[in-house]
Amino acid sequence: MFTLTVGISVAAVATAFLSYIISIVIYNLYFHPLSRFPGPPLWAAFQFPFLQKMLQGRLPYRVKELHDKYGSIVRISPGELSFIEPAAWRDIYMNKEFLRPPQWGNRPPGVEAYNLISAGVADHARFRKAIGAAFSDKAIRLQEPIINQYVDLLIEKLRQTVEENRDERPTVDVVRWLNFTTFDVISDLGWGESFNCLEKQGYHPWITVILQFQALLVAAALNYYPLLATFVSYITPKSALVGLQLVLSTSEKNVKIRLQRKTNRPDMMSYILSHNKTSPENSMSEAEMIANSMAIIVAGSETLTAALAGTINNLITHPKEMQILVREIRSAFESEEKITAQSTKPLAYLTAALQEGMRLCPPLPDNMHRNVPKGGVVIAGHHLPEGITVGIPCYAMFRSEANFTSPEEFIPERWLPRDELSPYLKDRQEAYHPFSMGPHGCLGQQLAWVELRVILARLLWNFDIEVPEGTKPLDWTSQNIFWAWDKKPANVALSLARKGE
Ligand code: HEM
Repeated sequence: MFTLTVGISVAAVATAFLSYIISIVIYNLYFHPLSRFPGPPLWAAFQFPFLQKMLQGRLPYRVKELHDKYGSIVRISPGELSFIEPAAWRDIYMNKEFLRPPQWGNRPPGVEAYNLISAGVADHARFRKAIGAAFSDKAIRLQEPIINQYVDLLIEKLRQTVEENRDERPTVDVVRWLNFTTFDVISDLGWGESFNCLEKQGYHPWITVILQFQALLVAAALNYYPLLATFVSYITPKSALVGLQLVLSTSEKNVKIRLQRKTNRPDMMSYILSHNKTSPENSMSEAEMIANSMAIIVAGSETLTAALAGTINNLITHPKEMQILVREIRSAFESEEKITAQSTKPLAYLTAALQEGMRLCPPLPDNMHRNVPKGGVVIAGHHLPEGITVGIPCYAMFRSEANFTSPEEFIPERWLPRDELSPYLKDRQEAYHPFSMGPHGCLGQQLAWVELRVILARLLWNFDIEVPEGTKPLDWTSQNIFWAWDKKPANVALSLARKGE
């Protein structure tokens, strides 16, 4: 009798659960406000196919395939649309009311203060005001000697490596060397305290932890199931958070040391402190400085490494384009000292090669998720209700045949001035915003361009860079994407630049 009652109860619970799932599926497929948009039915019915691809590091690739199949607007989960229609850039990212969905704007455990990424509208505007001056043209001019100090060191160390191995052309992993450089620059500009990776030729533990973007995605995936997220946070042992603790304590220590130091160095802290003095009503607290400096150091390092490594990886497999670029750089200057932020700006092919590198290897390739604000909006001509998630995936947007001619090929020429005979006249350049735009657009864009141009120009001034003999270059798209590229080593053969080229 008892067994029968238990059996009936289990069957009743199972039936209720099944009916609940079926009703959700029917709602999502036929009655949801997004049901009129195309996309794979399984993705429209459930969240898990999206999360599964995301956790496998293959989401941006799959989203591109879905755009190829379904068109410029695709429903990639029950509540989310992905756009590769250029008009969507302005409609989504120029509106300050569009915030990141809560799943993506979370603060790590133990962090109370918000940063630029997680803040609401008012705090975000306050942070941009407090930090903005540190990224102005004037500030960047003052910061150039600090940047140069690390580019000098990069070149010196690479020269040493080449000279010590004169007989066999040494192979170096450019990802590693570029990471050393970009992290050294931004830690010095951010905290006044460099990680000294170039000097030590190794990563600081802070970097090793922070580059584990896969963990960030696991946290975001859990956030789609709040009950599960609470359960996991409850059972997570303290030992699993040791790395995070190290990151937080190092960041706190560095900010505190910098705050005690009396200096006029044009680093970011100087600008924030001067803002705090002149606008005490909008000032930034110490906890906010720590949270924001961490965000800036991550945002301003591995993005640059991706852009530079992606461009170099394409150049070594395109000897003609490499030769044009090398000629442009080596004929433009009398000496290496003349290679500066200002003097590299007019080098059209240098800028074009970097743009094309970032088109094929956008440093942030994934969907940049935003929630539609109160009252709903029109995006690319479609009226959408509040609360749904929308976003543009740079990887799919920049490699779409609808937006670019021969989208899978590396063609810097498409970014040079075009006449009416240009085969790239039909490129929709308005589709291309690797730094995004609007209130949450990249704060470090000017600084990024200085580092991109100066580092690439000085590398090619000093070295011939080629595919190592008997090896295949890195297949860039074999890499997983966990929000950013999960970069594999990108090995190149280095030799001192041959004169006359
Ligand atoms: C090639 C290099 C870079 C690329 C392609 C890039 C791209 C981007 C993109 C696409 C966003 C918007 C992300 C989103 O909305 O989810 C962003 C935001 C941001 N970037 Fe960059 N970035 C680069 C370098 C830098 C550098 C050098 C810095 C600073 C030193 C920096 C600081 C930031 C910050 C602070 C944000 C957040 C802005 C906000 O939410 O208000 N980035 N970047």
